[in-house]
Amino acid sequence: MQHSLALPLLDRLRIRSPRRQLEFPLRRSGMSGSLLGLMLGLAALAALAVALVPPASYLLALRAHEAGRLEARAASLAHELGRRSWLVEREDHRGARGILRQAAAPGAVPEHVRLLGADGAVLVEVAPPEPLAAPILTRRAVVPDGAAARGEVEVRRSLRPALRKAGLLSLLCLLLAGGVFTLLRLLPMRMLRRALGEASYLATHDTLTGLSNRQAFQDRLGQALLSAQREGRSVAMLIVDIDSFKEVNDAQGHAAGDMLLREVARRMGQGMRASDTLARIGGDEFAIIQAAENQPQAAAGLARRLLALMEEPVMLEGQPCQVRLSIGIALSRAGQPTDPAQLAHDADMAMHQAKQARQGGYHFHSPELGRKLRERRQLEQDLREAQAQHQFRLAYQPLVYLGTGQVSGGEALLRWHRPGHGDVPPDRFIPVLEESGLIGAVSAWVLETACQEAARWPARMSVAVNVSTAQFRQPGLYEAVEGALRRSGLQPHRLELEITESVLMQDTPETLATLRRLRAMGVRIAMDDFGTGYSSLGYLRRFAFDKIKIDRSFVQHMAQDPNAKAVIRAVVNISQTLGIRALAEGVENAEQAELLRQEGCAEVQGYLFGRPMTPEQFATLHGPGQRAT
Ligand SMILES: Nc1nc2c(ncn2[C@@H]2O[C@@H]3COP(=O)(O)O[C@H]4[C@@H](O)[C@H](n5cnc6c(=O)[nH]c(N)nc65)O[C@@H]4COP(=O)(O)O[C@H]3[C@H]2O)c(=O)[nH]1
Repeated sequence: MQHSLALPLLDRLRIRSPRRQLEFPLRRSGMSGSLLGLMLGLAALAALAVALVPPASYLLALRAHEAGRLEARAASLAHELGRRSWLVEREDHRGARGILRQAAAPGAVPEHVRLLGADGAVLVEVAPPEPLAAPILTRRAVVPDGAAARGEVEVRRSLRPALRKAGLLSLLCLLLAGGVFTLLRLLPMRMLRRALGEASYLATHDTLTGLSNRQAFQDRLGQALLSAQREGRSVAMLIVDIDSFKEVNDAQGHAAGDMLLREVARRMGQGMRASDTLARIGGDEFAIIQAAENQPQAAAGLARRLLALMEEPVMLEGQPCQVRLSIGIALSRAGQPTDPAQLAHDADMAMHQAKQARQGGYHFHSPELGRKLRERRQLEQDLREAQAQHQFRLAYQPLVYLGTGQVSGGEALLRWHRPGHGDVPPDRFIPVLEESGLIGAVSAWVLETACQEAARWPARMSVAVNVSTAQFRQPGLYEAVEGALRRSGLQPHRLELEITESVLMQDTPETLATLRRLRAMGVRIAMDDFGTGYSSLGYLRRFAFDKIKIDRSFVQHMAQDPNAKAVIRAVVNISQTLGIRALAEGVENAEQAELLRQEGCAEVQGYLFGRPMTPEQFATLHGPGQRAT
């Protein structure tokens, strides 16, 4: 996946300062600490309740029960004595004692019973053989004698047996409380620990590949840089981007894309040493920290290992997919403080440089590279202004019938005069337009302008317009062509779209569908730079082209190189067999023109017949029968 340099890795990989690196674990442990404290408190409270509430309520209930029974007992004795009031009156203590003794049932709970006179003096006392053990419950009842009170009966009993039972219950409850506490503490602890473990895994890992994620990578990079600084070593940071991952994702779907990422991650893991850190930091971007001794050789070695590990194609749903990596490497200065954000930025710039080579590989960041990338950013900025300020122009180069010398049409070629720099070749700025996303707007302008211009040319002449891969990736190409034709009134067969092999290399159903719709509209499709790709011939089978443009490299060498001449002959033959027109590009001299004529090539283009020129100059070639010189 390509990223704009205007949005460097710095923004995607927000490197935090060492202080912030410490915050996360602290915050995490702080969070779990307070949660654990709360769980502990709740478990203790529940256990306390289980330990105390049942024995205390039992004790209270038992005491109330005992008090009721004692009251009833005192009242019954007082009633009996009242009924026989003469016993008290005659101070017949023996008789009263008999009543009190008789009342005490044998084998019943030991109790201490006293008859008190009206003055409170003890008249009769029946005490158990052993003194009652504390705590003692006492209840009194008045001995009735009509309206007057003759005295009181006092009954006392020990609460010790009830306490003993409550104690036993307490013991049981304590045991139970222990169980409750353990359960409440351990169970949530275990769940919490598991949840925290999972959360911490998710916070530090990429779930698709199982590698460290950006967050964890940031932390480790900061730590690695600090320890390398202490030890006087250098750290290498590598950023690895999978070329054409987007194409796989678009063409074969996300499941295939995921499979590719997992396989690339697995293979990369094989190239790592235990001390290296590999992380996935973005869609198709991986980053590595290598803390080896012998830099930069170690980093270069690692990059080469990674490239070698990708040589074997990855099988995606039965289809082999050749993976190419672009690797950027930046090194920290040994023993010196390094800003992690700067290192990441440098590695990112180097990765983009590797990507520009367009064949996979690795690239070290260097001050020279930094300068080049700054220049490139400036170029992109200037291109934005160029677009806003209408600085682009079109030049037209004549396409000529070799037999008659008549101009068959013109190829529209984009021109930009960069203020302060002069004319910039399209080969230099078109890739920047493509990478910055400006290509859509600029090529829409090219189409519009070329169609408007060609509509003023004689009806036998057509206009050729280049369409790049990036234009096919953006939606709306068909609509742009259709709109340009409608507004200009140019007939569709007079518009020829030149595409290169790279467009068909994408080979997505959408690309072919767009090409077919354009052709169905009547627009002609030409294959540009034929013969320079790997499988130009193969593409002739996939799509019915109207024209083949033989690359100028063959024309340039045909006079000296029999092979180049043989290729031209073969292509002309094939085109004649398939009923496709063939045009030879880059004809610069009469000898080349003559050789091409002998080979039967019908149409040519090149400096011999006319350089790219202004629309006004091109108009001078229009006259009927007008021949290019
Ligand atoms: N040495 C030599 N060169 C010759 C001769 N005859 C023509 N040329 C050059 O060959 C290029 C032909 O265009 P191309 O192959 O489509 O290659 C084009 C095309 O791929 C791209 N390009 C130009 N305009 C556009 C555009 O509007 N859109 C897109 N997408 N690409 C464009 O830029 C490339 C370069 O364009 P130019 O620099 O204008 O270069 C032009 C032209 O000036 C010759 O006899 N000798």
